[in-house]
Amino acid sequence: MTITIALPSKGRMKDDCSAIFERAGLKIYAVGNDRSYRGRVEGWDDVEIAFLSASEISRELGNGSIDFGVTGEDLVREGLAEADRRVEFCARLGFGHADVVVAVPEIWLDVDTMADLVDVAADFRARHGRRLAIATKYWRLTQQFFSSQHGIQLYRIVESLGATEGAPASGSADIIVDITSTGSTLRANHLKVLSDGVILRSEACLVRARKDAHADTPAVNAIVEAVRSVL
Ligand SMILES: Nc1ncnc2c1ncn2[C@@H]1O[C@H](COP(=O)(O)OP(=O)(O)OP(=O)(O)O)[C@@H](O)[C@H]1O
Ligand SMILES: O=P(O)(O)OC[C@H]1O[C@H](OP(=O)(O)OP(=O)(O)O)[C@H](O)[C@@H]1O
Repeated sequence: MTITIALPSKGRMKDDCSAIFERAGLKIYAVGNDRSYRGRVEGWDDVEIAFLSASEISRELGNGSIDFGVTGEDLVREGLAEADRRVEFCARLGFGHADVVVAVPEIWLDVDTMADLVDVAADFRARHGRRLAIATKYWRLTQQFFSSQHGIQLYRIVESLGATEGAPASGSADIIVDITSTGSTLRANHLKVLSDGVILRSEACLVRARKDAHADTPAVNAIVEAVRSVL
């Protein structure tokens, strides 16, 4: 079978990703011209490369139209229900680090932990006449963390399409769930991460879509071993 590997075509993960593949002996060249979204790997005739955005890669892993993808764990776990059943995280690549966190306004002096937030959420309707509003683009991870792990049911998710950290100040939400890497965006918006509010420590991963045919395809294992050998 032909194995398709999707790699980031742009953005913060692109360059680190090509460097790792090159070190692993998987030298990629574009098919057609430099702006082409297809590539091949020198010496690996049964492998083709698709260049997609990090979020598209998580979607294509879910629908099985690619065999491998390099993308952030956060995007895979947010994009796919039951991610571990549908994909395998084969290697953590050591770049693209970002934590998905719960952050609240710094002026909430009495709120430092998820247990404190459980109390806030329980009282919120009585005090404010509405449910606690959480701005996020990570609604699946938020629901799992709040409802399943912490038993918080009384909240409302406000879907954010960007600038999530601004939501508490603008009044569109009370708290946020978003990614942070250096922490400077949270600080600039006077938000603090709860001490046990890290939902996921994400980084770029080599991810395999689970397919029965992979068991009979030696190149699948060879790709994983080649990448692991340079980490
Ligand atoms: N400071 C950061 N800001 C945003 N994403 C980061 C950061 N650091 C690491 N990442 C990771 O990078 C990935 C997102 O990369 P990028 O923004 O390039 O992709 P994308 O969402 O496909 O791009 P676009 O939003 O332009 O379509 C996520 O897995 C995220 O966790
Ligand atoms: O902790 P920090 O280092 O401040 O990084 C975190 C911020 O970076 C990202 O936004 P970015 O402006 O990169 O744009 P994006 O949301 O389009 O990825 C992310 O959404 C956070 O807002």
